Amino acid sequence: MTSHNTKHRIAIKIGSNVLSRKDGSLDITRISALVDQVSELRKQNYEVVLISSGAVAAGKARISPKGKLDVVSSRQIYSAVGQARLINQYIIFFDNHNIPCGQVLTTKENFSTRYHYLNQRNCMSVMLDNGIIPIVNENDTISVTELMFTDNDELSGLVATMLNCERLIILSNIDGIYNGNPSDKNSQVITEIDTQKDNIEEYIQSSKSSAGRGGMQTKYNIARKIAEEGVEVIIANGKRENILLDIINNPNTLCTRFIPSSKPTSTVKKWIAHSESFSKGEIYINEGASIALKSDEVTSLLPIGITHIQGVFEAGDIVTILDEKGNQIAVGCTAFNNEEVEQLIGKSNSKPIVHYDYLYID
Ligand SMILES: Nc1ncnc2c1ncn2[C@@H]1O[C@H](COP(=O)(O)OP(=O)(O)O)[C@@H](O)[C@H]1O
Ligand SMILES: N[C@@H](CCC(=O)OP(=O)(O)O)C(=O)O
Repeated sequence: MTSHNTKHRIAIKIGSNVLSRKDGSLDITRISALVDQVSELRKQNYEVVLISSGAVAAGKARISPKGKLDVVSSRQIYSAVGQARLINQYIIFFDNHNIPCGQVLTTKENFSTRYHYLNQRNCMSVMLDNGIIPIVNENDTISVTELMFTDNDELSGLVATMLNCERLIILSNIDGIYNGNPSDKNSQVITEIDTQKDNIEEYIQSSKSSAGRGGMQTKYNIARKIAEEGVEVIIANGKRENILLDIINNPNTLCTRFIPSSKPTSTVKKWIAHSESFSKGEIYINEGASIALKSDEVTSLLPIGITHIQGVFEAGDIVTILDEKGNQIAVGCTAFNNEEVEQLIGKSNSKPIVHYDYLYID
């Protein structure tokens, strides 16, 4: 049982398959049961942010478009119809517990600059501070292909680190990550993963559930990254009765748990860690600089270690840092624009191009 004095902030991501029945219809009973558990968690001093998929699935179950639609159009109309229906159910069930909840629809672009990121953080923090449960989903009606999140697992990781959650629970339709094909009776759930030691990549199958977008691969990638940023990640079966309360209160609950790193990561570094896709340029560095950045020492990127750069960027933009062979080793926020960096390449006694505080080593 958890202490009833300190507030514990947690993020819970609910996959499409948890919320839909076999015939594709919205599983109202499941939503109601999950809301009951969240309400109970609040009594146990948990602050909860929900990241809920299910808009497209809920829309598909409700409408049949006239004729054949392209992928983007169908996602748009299904999510427009489905998101409204989904949030409506959450409101009805949370109202029964007298808990206010609110809808946060977002896009990857809303995390692209530090300003946007802080704006998103403020929105969700102020909701939590006022006892309101944020129910977050990607805004599928306006997200276009190249600017989409891989899936809501990626979004949930971003939200969990951004809000300094101590735990991220990813609910899917499976008990955790299996050490083989989940349909093979010899496979078992891997109960604990230490990202410093264990690499379980070989067990991840490309298969995914009927309504899922990214499959287990994105869950694994995100869970690793988030655990390394100090957040405990749990992958569990959202279809199981009382799963949320069991995860919190019963250590023997079947699930996969990623052990969080004990090294603290600053909020700026967390933002940078998730901003790789917004990189405006590449900075190539020599072997010495590459060894220095990868070491355990606190090291900033100095111009003396830079061999060449690519791209047009401003001070404050995200840049990717690569070694001589072109392997990415870090992402950072540059202190100079590309023209200034060109002038500084190879010089000693200059200010860092990327300060350690703004550097995320892969
Ligand atoms: N090693 C594995 N262990 C468990 N599930 C796996 C594994 N490899 C692939 N999967 C697949 O990943 C699916 C869960 O991902 P996904 O379909 O995206 O779910 P969600 O909709 O909850 O995000 C499982 O139903 C399973 O088919
Ligand atoms: N934004 C989409 C969710 C897409 C997605 O990531 O789905 P899932 O893999 O089930 O978490 C929706 O609400 O339908």
